[in-house]
Amino acid sequence: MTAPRFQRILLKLSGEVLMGQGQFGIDPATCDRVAAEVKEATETGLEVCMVVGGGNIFRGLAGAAQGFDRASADYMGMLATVMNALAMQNALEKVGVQTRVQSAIPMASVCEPYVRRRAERHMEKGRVVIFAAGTGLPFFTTDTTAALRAAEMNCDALFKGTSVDGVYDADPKKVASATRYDTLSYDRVLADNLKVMDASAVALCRDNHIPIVVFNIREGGNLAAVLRGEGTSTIVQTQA
Ligand SMILES: Nc1ncnc2c1ncn2[C@@H]1O[C@H](COP(=O)(O)OP(=O)(O)OP(=O)(O)O)[C@@H](O)[C@H]1O
Ligand SMILES: O=c1ccn([C@@H]2O[C@H](COP(=O)(O)O)[C@@H](O)[C@H]2O)c(=O)[nH]1
Repeated sequence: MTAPRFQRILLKLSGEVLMGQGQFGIDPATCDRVAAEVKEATETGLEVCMVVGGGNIFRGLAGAAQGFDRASADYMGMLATVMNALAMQNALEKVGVQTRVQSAIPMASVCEPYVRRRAERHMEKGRVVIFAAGTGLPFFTTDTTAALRAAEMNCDALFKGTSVDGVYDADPKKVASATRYDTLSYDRVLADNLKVMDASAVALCRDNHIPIVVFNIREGGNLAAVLRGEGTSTIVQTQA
């Protein structure tokens, strides 16, 4: 892989992607494949931290729709992200990548608590830090967590690895004729209510000048390609 365009990135990994071909839960082969791609990226000298979603296990909104109290359901969703973080930690360490999981909900016997300065030190030492349990607060999402941690860790970009290859003018899973953007502004995403990422995450990135790169991480080799500025993706940034 050639030299990276960025020094430090935050990779947001959709929980849904970790299901692989399944309908629920964690597919170890998918974790291994993503881990190999993250390893390849770190070998270029790129510093990587990660936020993992929980949609493959539990989403608070879906739980609330089934009758759970919303805040309790959101805590369940946050705990789901801890499982995914541990799965990715395991996969990364199997291929020799040093990692630390830091949880926004302290759970001392499972992983470190989130401490920004400590996370910073881990990254300086070349470790991949995986931020678990979202923000630790209900009514938020892991997209917002990703934007928040990207700002806190002074990341050059937020890479959203998901199951679509960019931002479309409508949800491509619902509208077959939807058209993908190569680039667009934060304000356009917000004004057109494009749902690939929630509005608070987009606004946080806009206010902190963090470009968002949305790409399909289900496709092998795509992380390396988008890091090189190739492959298919959408870049959300301030437009000239
Ligand atoms: N305008 C749009 N452009 C692209 N994707 C869109 C758009 N509107 C809605 N989506 C949907 O957004 C989803 C991307 O979010 P993703 O599945 O990564 O969810 P998440 O909440 O970030 O992660 P998780 O899977 O952990 O819940 C895609 O599945 C896609 O169908
Ligand atoms: O800060 C946060 C982050 C997440 N949640 C809950 O976790 C699930 C899973 O996260 P996704 O972003 O949907 O993958 C989410 O649905 C929320 O219920 C949270 O409450 N606070």
